Amino acid sequence: MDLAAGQSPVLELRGISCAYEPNRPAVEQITLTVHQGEILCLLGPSGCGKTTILRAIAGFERITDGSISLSGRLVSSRDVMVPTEQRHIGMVFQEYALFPHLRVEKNIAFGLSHLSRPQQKAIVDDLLTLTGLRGLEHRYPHELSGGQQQRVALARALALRPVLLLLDEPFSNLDPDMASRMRQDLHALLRQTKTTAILVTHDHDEAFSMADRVAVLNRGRLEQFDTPEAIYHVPTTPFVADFVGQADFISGVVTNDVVTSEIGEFPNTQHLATGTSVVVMIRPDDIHIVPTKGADAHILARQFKGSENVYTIQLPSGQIVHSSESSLSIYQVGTAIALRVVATHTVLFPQPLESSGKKDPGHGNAPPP
Ligand SMILES: Nc1ncnc2c1ncn2[C@@H]1O[C@H](COP(=O)(O)OP(=O)(O)OP(=O)(O)O)[C@@H](O)[C@H]1O
Repeated sequence: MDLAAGQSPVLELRGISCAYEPNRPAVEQITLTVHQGEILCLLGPSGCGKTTILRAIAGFERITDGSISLSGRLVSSRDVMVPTEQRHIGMVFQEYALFPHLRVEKNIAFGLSHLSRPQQKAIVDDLLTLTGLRGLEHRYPHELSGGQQQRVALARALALRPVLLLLDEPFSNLDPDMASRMRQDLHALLRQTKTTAILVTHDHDEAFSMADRVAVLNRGRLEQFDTPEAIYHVPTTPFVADFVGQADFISGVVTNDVVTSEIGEFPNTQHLATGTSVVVMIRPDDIHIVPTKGADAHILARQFKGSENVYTIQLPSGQIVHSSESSLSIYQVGTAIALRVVATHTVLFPQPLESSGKKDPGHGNAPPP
């Protein structure tokens, strides 16, 4: 679905920077747009600047450079700072920040005092149904589960019909099952209400399942801004490749317009000159194993993950790669194997690989320098 076609953006960030201390920017030169009805995820490791960007959009944080426009109106620049209450933004945080002394229906109606009682009731009724809270309207927050409290926080934010809804790690206080259900429900609710939303998360699965587009951040900078599929299959930096899923990096060299590596040949997608040293990024789902007597590669370990087995494989050079097989494909550690590489996209990076600031040092597998 091309949500952007023919529409001006609801939100436009142009080269924004923010600093909490002089000359130490927390985020730098961020440019991105969000269109009507679109769900954007800001994804990145702790401290990369996700919350700072959200706070700048909400008008809690000044920007030191660039501009922020909402529905075509300039709301932040070095000289302009439109107050939060004039931005018509809804917010849902990790802590649901409900009013403990107010029942569910009053919490939802909290910002609606400018409307008549019947108008308030109509909106609250609608939202109770939409968020699945019907029957709980007379309870106090402490009489609700975490998931139900989060729904009240959502309903309260949506009651004001914000032009943009900001969600800061909204599922982080929920257990995994509840978080997964809430993700699906939230996605359906945002679509149903045609709400434009920005969701902050450090969980790539969450970003992929929720977002139309994902902005991957690293150390205050935007590394890639694209669809979830492009971010996963065609990452533009080693950091993104490694942060959004398991990735192995295999040395190769361009010869006769193909990249030759220890696990086979790949297209020279970047048209690099013969002799250029590169690194090929491979995902476990690109590699399949075929037990083969006398083969040089062998299985070092198997990790059962329920729906798949992830095998750690050692190549003759000592390089480690990973292969994802079905949950029923079980091979013993030590089995000699041949590799079948079926990469739908070839992703090449310059050699040597730049430092990727990995989230987990044991996670990927960079080649030796
Ligand atoms: N009030 C503050 N004063 C000084 N530095 C701050 C302040 N808030 C955040 N920072 C710094 O700004 C940078 C970005 O922080 P931010 O909270 O935006 O990151 P984040 O990606 O949201 O992290 P997390 O996922 O841990 O919430 C970090 O280096 C952080 O230490």
